[in-house]
Amino acid sequence: AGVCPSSPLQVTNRVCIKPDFERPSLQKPPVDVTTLELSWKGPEHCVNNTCIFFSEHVGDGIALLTTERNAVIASNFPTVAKSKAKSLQFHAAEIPGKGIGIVADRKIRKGEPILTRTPTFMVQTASHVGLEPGTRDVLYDLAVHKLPSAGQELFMGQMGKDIYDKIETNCFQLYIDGANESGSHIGCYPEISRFNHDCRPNIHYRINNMTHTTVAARDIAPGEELTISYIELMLSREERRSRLRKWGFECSCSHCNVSDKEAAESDARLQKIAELESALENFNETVVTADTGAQAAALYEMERLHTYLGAAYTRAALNYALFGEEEKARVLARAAAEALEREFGPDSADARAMRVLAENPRKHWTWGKRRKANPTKAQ
Ligand SMILES: C[S@@+](CC[C@H](N)C(=O)[O-])C[C@H]1O[C@@H](n2cnc3c(N)ncnc32)[C@H](O)[C@@H]1O
Repeated sequence: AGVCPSSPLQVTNRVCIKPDFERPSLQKPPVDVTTLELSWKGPEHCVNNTCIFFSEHVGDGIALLTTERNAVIASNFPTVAKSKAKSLQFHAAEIPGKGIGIVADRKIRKGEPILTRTPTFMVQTASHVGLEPGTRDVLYDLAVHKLPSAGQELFMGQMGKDIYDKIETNCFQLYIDGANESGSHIGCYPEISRFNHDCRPNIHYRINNMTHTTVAARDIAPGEELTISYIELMLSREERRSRLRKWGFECSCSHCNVSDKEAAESDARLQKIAELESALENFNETVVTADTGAQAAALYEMERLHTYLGAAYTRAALNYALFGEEEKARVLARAAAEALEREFGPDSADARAMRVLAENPRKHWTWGKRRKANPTKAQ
């Protein structure tokens, strides 16, 4: 039980698609459209309400297996241009213990965009999970053959023994219709599929509408591997290993390969972060001082959890504001805004909120609230 289909151990109907944890839905409500965009074709080969829709003019070509309503929404999303190999700052290479991965050709600076891609293949989650396997595999084969040859080659080049397995091993959960469950899909981005997992990743990813964007979370040296995380990272080494085994592999990232002593120290730091954050949330908690949020943020930095710094700096900035520490609130709010922009993009509402705080902490709704509640901790 609980073992993903990609695992050699057991086949279940549990979907194991990145990420394996809840992310806030970033999707805007669906655009008000009623017809398939002109360059798209379909519906074809319908089974119940699930049909194939496709277009040669989106990215390297795109094939969808979904309902007509979802296809209409997806076909009207903004798309990105085809791959421009020359502008890439990395190459694919064999990584010991991980198969193929992505390696930087030059120094990549924190915040630099890496890739922006539309999916080559997308299937409604309900169909992926619910269709009878024989029917599903026939539809998958027909859908992939709707792709132009470059798209087919990219898709079939992904790791996995058949199309179903490739989807399970490589693809991402995304929502194209707000929080509506019928809008849940699995999107495959064959170039992104080469990003291996690391428990201390250096790349952020986000999916807006159906566009997948990767951004450097920190400076990356030439020759360094570019990595994302497939799982929640506030977990002990044992818990992380156990989750990744459900993906069918033993994690060989450098953070999992540290000595037992170092792993115990890292686990203890995560535990300490959890304690500090729980105290920050509780207004009756008297151990909290103005610096508690910043202490937690420093532990995130020590842990090299660069992809989590946006939220950590936000908590630290808000806590300084709550204690009426103007300059520190400003500095942390600026750091939070920059980190959140890297994570969620320049239009991020969270980043905007931090810029407002940085502008004038004294006018922020949090100003001095905790100092008043707990005056002895205000100094
Ligand atoms: C999305 S693919 C990544 C690209 C893949 N390495 C390839 O050759 O195409 C995911 C698979 O890569 C391997 N992998 C990714 N991260 C790994 C890690 N940290 N340790 C070991 N294997 C890893 C596993 O086999 C996993 O199922």
